Parts: sequence; C-alpha cells; structure tokens
Amino acid sequence: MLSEKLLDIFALLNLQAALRDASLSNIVVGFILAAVGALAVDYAYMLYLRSKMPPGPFPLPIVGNTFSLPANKPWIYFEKLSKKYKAPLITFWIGRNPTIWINDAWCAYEILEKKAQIYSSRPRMVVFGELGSGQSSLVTMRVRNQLERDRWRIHRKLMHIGVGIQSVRGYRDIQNNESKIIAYDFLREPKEYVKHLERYATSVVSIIGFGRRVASYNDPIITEVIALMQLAADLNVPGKSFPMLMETFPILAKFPRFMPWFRHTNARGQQGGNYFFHTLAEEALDQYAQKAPSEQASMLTPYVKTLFEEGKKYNLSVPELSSLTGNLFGAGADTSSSTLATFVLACCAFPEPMKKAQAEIDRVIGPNRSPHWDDSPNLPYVNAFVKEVFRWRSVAIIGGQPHSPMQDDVYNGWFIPAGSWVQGNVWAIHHNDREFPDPDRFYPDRFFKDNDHYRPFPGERSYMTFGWGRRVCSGQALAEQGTWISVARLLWGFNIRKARDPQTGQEIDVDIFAFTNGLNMRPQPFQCDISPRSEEIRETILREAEQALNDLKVYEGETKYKMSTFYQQQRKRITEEPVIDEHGNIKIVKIKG
Ligand code: HEM
Repeated sequence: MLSEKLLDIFALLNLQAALRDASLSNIVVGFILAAVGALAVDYAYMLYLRSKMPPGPFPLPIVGNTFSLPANKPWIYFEKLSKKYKAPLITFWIGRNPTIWINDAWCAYEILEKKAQIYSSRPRMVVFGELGSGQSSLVTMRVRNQLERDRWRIHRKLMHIGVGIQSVRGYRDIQNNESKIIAYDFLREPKEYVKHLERYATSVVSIIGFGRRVASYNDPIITEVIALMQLAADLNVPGKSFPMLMETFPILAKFPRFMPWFRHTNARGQQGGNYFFHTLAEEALDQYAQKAPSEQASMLTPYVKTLFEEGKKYNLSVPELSSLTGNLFGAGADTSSSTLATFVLACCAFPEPMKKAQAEIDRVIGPNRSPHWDDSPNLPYVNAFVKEVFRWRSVAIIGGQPHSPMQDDVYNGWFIPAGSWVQGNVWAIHHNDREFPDPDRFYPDRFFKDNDHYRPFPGERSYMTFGWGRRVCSGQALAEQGTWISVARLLWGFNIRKARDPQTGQEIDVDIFAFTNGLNMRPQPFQCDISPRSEEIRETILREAEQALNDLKVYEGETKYKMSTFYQQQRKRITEEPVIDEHGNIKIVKIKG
C-alpha cells in the first residue's frame, strides 16, 4: 500500500516537474519568438523607411550600417557614397538611427538654410551630448521641443552678447595687436609657427572672455584646453569603435562609468571642463574688480562680467554659466588656429597665389606698415585668398553637430523623418568640382567672375564653413575678422615656403591630404620655411610688435588654476545640471559626481 502511495506521489511530482519544465521552456520560446517578432517588425519598419528615404547602403537589423564606417575621415567615404548612388543626399544608418548626409551645396542651402525653422534642432546625441556637458552647454544640448528650444535661445543670445556681429568690431584692436605678435613670433621662432597661431587664437578669446592675455604658448590654458578640444573632436566623429559605438547601442551608456567602453569619455564631475571655466571666470571677475577705475576704462569689460550679470535674469545654473565661458575656448581657439595652420600649408603647397597676393599688398600698402581692415576694399585678391582658406580645407569638416528636423519632411521626393540626424558634409560640398573646378587646388582666382573657374554658389558667402541656419557659428564674425587680419599681415610680412633638406638642399614636400581625423581638422605637422620678405618689413614688424605689446599690457595677468591639477584636487565637483521634468519645466537638479 505504502509503495503504491509512494509511486503515486512520484508520478504526481514528475508530472508537476514536466509541466513546470514545459511552461519554463514555453516562456523561453515565447520570449524568443516575441523578441524575434519585435526585431522583425522593427527591421521591417527600418526597411520601409529606407524605401522612402535618400539612397544608401543596405542596413542590417539593430546595427544598421555602423560597421561599414571607415576607421578615419568618414566624410570622404560619404562623398564616395554620394557619387556611387548618384544622389546629393544619402542615408546611412548608425544603429537604428538614420543619418542623412548632404553632399551638395544647393541641397544644404535648401534644407538647412531655407527650412531652418524646422531643421535647426539638435537630436539626441549620446556621446557628445548626454555623456558630455548634456543640457548645460550650447554645443551639446538636445533641442527637440519648445522648452529645450527656449533654453537654447537663451544660451545663444548670451553668446551673441559676447561675440555676436554687434560686438566684434570692438575686438578689432585686440585681434590687430595679437596678430602683430604672431608676426613678431614668426620672426623669432619660425619653426614653432603652429604654437604661435594657437597662442594668438587662445589669447584673443581669453581677453574677450576673461580680460586676461595669454602671453606664452606654454600657458596651460593652451596646452591643456586645445589638447582637450582636439580629443573631443577626434572622439566625436561617427565611428565603429568606442566611445562612438554607444551611439549605435545607446543602452551601453546606462552602465556604470567604470565599464571599459567609457574610457576617454568626459567623466562629468571629475575631469569635465565645466567647473574649471567657472572658477576661471570668478577669478577673472575678482582681478577685474581689483583694477583701478582708470585701468578698467582702458580695457574691454570681460565678457564673463556681462554674462554673470545677465545670467541671473535667466536663472542659469553654474554649469551653464561655466560652459558659456568655456565655449569661447572650446569653439573658438582650436578652430581659428587650425584655419591659420591650413593657410600656412596652402602657401607652401601653392606658392603662386601667395606671390600674387603679395604683389597686390606691395602695390597698396608697401613695407612701412602692415595691412589693416580699412585696406580690404583695395585688396580684392587678399579677400579672395581668405575665402579660399575657408573653402579649401575647412576646419569644421562636417559642419559641427547634426541637425534634426522637428517634423517629418520631404525633400526632392525623399522622406526625411522627424528626429533623424541630418549632417552637412562640408568636405563634399567644398570638394564638388561642379562648384569648385579642380577642388584640391588652392586657387583664390576662382572667386572672380571673369575667371573660368568661377561658379555660382548659394548664399551670400562662397563657402559653408560656419554651419547653417539658426545654428550658424556664433563666433563667425569674430573668426572671419581675425582670419582676415592674420592672413593679410602674414602674407605682407613673410615668404612661407616648403622647407629644404639641410643636407641635399632639396625641397621637402608637403602633403595636402595629411589632415587630422577629428571633426575639427587641421594639417598634420609639417615643416616649412618662414622668413621676412625684406629688411624694411622686418623692422616694421619689430616696431609694430613693440607698440602692440604696450597696448596689450593692460591685459597682462596670471591665473592660479590649471585644468589638470584643478580636477585632481577636485576643487569643485559638478553637482547640478538643468533638466526638464515630467511637467515639461526646466529645473536644476543635483547629480552624482
Ligand atoms: C575658423 C573658425 C571657426 C569655424 C570654422 C567655426 C565653425 C563652426 C560651426 C560649423 C558651427 C556649427 C556647429 C553646430 O551647428 O553644431 C559652430 C558653432 C559655434 N561656434 Fe564656431 N567656428 C569658428 C570659430 C568660432 C569662434 C572664434 C567662436 C567664439 C569665440 C565660436 C563659437 C561658436 C559657438 C558658441 C558655436 C555653437 C553655436 C550653436 O550651437 O548654436 N566659433 N562653429
């Protein structure tokens, strides 16, 4: 009896286990089927979208086309795709997210300028945005709804107070004097020409922002900040390795920061640049306050003073104030100095335009003074030369961060879904031989209507170097003004030629394609020979430098902070940031370091 009972119990248990096993395996199978189904639906939707969008390579589920990206300079690859598909716009899927690359000036103008109202938004960016300065910074913030747009407008407005068109005329003296110092530095130490250009660009924005001149190229504000900006520019190019791979798999960004794929990303609260600039700004305000009224009257009011006063009106958080000051360096120093390094390369590779510009300058100006902006109407070739510097190898080679339409749009019969990434391929636009015949040739003559290389180009300028629509570079006027005076002065003062091998006397060639890989590109280091054009010019450079140093004296000053030691000491941790709450209101919240 007992054994029968036991057998019954065992049979019952077996049955229960069998049922449990069956339901577990059913759940697993069901889960897999649901996942495959969801994937299939998602993929079908991707393919459906693809059928309506501009052409491009066939995407795979989940990963899209990410793994077809080249290791370097994807803008050249996108230009090739545009030719392959015979289409000015191509679609490339970064994971499940379609990016539309515009490879043609007229389309870029139609879409990003004429439809700026819907295309000025910025999409969600995991790496540069959320893992960077997030909603605190004008250059990283997401702009997808009215509230975000309002905040973005405030930042832009404040940036304009600092470097907008109305303000930049007031910065002429600084740029003029600092560029006289470039000429002096080129005389003294021509081999270090890149460092002199970096010092110039950093000093100009430092005077504007903080009222402090950067006198030496060894100042850490140059060595550290430019290095950081170059790293950021290198890391934020579409790519198939980390950290950019997080753009394909955004879920990875939710993991703790010690995971290996976060290496090199901006570890907010520890090494991020934001609070550093706030502390520099506070220091600058103290230093300014300590100056005698007569001294204050003889200098520009530092932008941070205006910014901190204005910021109160808009309830700006500390990281926001900080990033607005940091933007001057982040957006202005590396870009401006890289453009001037490109100018030096162009002179070495293409000596004829340099000689032609110098002949014009000699006719109009002579050796006893250097050029000034007032000379510009009499220097048409120099003006064309500067345009060609901006066109030939534009520093912001993909036009900065992606744009994103606020609503679905149709262009030329192609569907462009709301929220997709839209990126202007400045390389392809400026390299299209329909607009710029023989595009790799540095040839300023192409901008004269009677030249056989002249072609129409959309918009007021002959280049698209500074972005588009409402997102156009806030510092454009400042950058154009500074580039003009520096290029004109260096053309006036120096012969810039290929270096010669000291043993053989042979010219050392330069490579016009050897540029860095970041989204702000500059020439790879190259040797060149820089020498004053005459003894009279040399004397003028020395005399003008003495006057410039004297005028700039009022901006001499020191900072006690260095970015590297600042964060090691954890002097100030980032503890707050602006977020939009569930009711759509902006509020400042505490964040973990
Ligand atoms: C040759 C020099 C420069 C070039 C080629 C350049 C290029 C650009 C481009 C293409 C953008 C658009 C980015 C985007 O849409 O995401 C941009 C944005 C910006 N630039 Fe410049 N820039 C230069 C110099 C400067 C200077 C000197 C400053 C300020 C001192 C500056 C401040 C900014 C700021 C604040 C933004 C962000 C605007 C926004 O997102 O609304 N830039 N720049």
